[in-house]
Amino acid sequence: MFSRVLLRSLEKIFKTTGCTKRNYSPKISFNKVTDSTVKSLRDLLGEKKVFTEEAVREQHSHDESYHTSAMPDVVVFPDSVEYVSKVVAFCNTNRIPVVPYGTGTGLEGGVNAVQGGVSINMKNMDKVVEVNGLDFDVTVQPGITREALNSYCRDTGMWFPIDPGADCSVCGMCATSASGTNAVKYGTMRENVLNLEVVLPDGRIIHTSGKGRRAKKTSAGFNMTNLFVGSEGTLGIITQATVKMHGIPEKTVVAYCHFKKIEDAVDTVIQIVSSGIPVAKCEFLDDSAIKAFNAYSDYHMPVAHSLFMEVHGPEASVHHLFNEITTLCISNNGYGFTGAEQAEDRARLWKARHEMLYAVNALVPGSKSFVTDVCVPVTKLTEIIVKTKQWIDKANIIGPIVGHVGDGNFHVFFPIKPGDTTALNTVLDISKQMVLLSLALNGTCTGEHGIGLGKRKYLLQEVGEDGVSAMQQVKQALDPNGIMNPGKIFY
Ligand SMILES: Cc1cc2c(cc1C)N(C[C@H](O)[C@H](O)[C@H](O)COP(=O)(O)OP(=O)(O)OC[C@H]1O[C@@H](n3cnc4c(N)ncnc43)[C@H](O)[C@@H]1O)c1[nH]c(=O)[nH]c(=O)c1N2
Ligand SMILES: CCCCCCC(=O)C(=O)O
Ligand SMILES: [Mn+2]
Repeated sequence: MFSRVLLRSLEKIFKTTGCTKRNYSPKISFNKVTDSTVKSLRDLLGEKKVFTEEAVREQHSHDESYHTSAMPDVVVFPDSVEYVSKVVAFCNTNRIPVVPYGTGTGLEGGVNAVQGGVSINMKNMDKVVEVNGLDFDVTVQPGITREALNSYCRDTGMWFPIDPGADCSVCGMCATSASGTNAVKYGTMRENVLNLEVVLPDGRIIHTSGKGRRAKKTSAGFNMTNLFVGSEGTLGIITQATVKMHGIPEKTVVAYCHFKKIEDAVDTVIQIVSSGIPVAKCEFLDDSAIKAFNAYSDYHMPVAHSLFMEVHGPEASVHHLFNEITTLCISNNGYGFTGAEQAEDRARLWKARHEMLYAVNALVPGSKSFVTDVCVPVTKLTEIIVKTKQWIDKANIIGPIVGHVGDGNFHVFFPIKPGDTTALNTVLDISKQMVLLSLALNGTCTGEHGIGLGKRKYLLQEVGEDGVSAMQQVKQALDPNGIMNPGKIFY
């Protein structure tokens, strides 16, 4: 049923655009990178910022996902926006693909240079440009990582809470609209970016909210900032970001609790969120995830579906929230409710949560995990998680379920041995079922990892034919030569 609707929509698009079935974007042909291209880049940037060595290209050919690597022809390391602008303008004139590279921790093949070209690594632009403590905002260069930003700001009493686990670049996070564990209270990158400096494909440098502006709200024209948040390097290169900061909470308490029935655990989340309890983190780990977690991180939790939660705020309110959460967990048959206030205990728990990937991979030595990412309205969460668990059990494969359930967002980690195509096909099938169910429940095919390469096939179904063609018109207007990260988001 779904696939027939999808096919009909695709056929319509092919008819109106004259594109092929495999590629519903007009086919763009790029020029090859030659010795003379490399020489020109060296003339622009200097000898030491341009690399063609295989080891460097290989490192820039993939992210942390399962997608097949694809090497750029050359990798450059600019150290100023002017250099970025010169390189991009040069590539535009010469019809050469440009692939922005942050720290390569993405999970949908965003940095893989599927058409070759120039990979632009932002790591040499990693400074804090401005700190406005009283306004709770900072302006940073693209390559600074979120942990480096937090270390820099520690003494200001502010922190940047968006936490995807990996220590990725702040502008890579803008580009993927990253989120993670704290989004349920602090929002995702979409809610936390005030202004971006962007190098457009023709080399122009724009400030999406106007140069230097950092007002908390604006009604001045289109929201260009959020056009670039989540654009995955397909519209331009983000060379500076002004982001919101938050006060370091006076008090932080974590709690975890276990459930025999998966429905009880997820229903508790729905009740916590719908009763307006402002949890800062609300993570679900199913029994299989807890098994991996215990083995890898030396915890001894009951092997049961579990919630890990955190509350932030002034002392009195934190204790009040903690009591409310305890009551809800217990009323849904939760057991083993445990709280922790000490910074070391909290850090140990969240470190172990963030290491789930490695914990799951350790279950199947030599494996690499395929990770899914869907997000539904919170009230639909029980239905989709229960169904997902049934699909995993029926397929008789290992697939721990882990999620930022306070937002309705969850993942399955499937450890797969290289070359095990049977397992990969089973996993691809479950992943597809999850996406289709998520869409049917008015959710999305990706809550936080982006479209990249792996979710392109679902975009049409998610936003519709006119939605995709409007996105493509924006792309065409800003990047008429299609040089920016070709092959991502759209086919
Ligand atoms: C162990 C682990 C755990 C997680 C995650 C990864 C890993 C390895 N992630 C995914 C990842 O950390 C996230 O997508 C980051 O935002 C990627 O940032 P990088 O700097 O690594 O971008 P990376 O270099 O991987 O690039 C990602 C995309 O952004 C583009 N890009 C990068 N820098 C750009 C710039 N300056 N301008 C324009 N485009 C640019 C690239 O072209 C690419 O398309 C995640 N994510 C999440 O949201 N929630 C989570 O819970 C997790 N958890
Ligand atoms: C390479 C797989 C990394 C998995 C991280 C998934 C994730 O988003 C999480 O919350 O954990
Ligand atoms: Mn996640």
